[in-house]
Amino acid sequence: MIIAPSILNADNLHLGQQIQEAADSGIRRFHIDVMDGHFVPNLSYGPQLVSDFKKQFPDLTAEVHLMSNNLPDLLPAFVKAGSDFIEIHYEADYPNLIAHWLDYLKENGVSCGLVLSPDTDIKVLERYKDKLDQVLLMTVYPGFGGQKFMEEAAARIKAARAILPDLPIEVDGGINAQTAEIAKEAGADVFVAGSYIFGRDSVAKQVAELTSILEK
Ligand SMILES: O=C(CO)[C@H](O)[C@H](O)COP(=O)(O)O
Ligand SMILES: [Fe+2]
Repeated sequence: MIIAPSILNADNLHLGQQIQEAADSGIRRFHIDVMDGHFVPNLSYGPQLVSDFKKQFPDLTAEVHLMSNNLPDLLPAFVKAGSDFIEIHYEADYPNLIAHWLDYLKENGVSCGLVLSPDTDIKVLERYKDKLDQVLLMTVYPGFGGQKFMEEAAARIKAARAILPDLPIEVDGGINAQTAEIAKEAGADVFVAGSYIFGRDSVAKQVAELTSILEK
């Protein structure tokens, strides 16, 4: 079980301190939500944040969740910035180019993931299963932190697990102590949590709480 906190809801002016606090509590992977103001109606980080992250925390994993259609420009930039994982949306490009971009990431030594938004048919995973290091199932509509976990997510996780018995399945959106347990039971093993980790008083306390639930 892996917890990958999303820094989207962290305090931007104290980001390094908050990442350090989570790392001191055992976190090794951070989820960086890249939003382009077009594929989703919100704007967030660019490649500079990833290179700053890797410079300050070379031993921690930078996982980029790329919410953009502009793969030709942004993928090389995020590869160059030192991303360890890059996850692209199935919905973000013409389907016949997805395989090409997954291969491009592999050739450049970056682990790759395919992201499925809530309305996308889980069966599309059949086509890409041999190319993927991980799958990311959105449990909210992409664009904003702090949304509610969608009830139908459990059935989608089970369907993905049936197609991908051995691949890490990550869930993203509305993960908290209760919903993490639902997602885990359904077959998820990587958990993105944003507002639950960074939106409350103590990062250490939130990490400890989620860790103990997932270790049960
Ligand atoms: O991809 C995302 C939104 O598009 C975020 O990773 C996600 O929403 C995390 O935030 P929270 O845990 O607060 O829901
Ligand atoms: Fe995300």
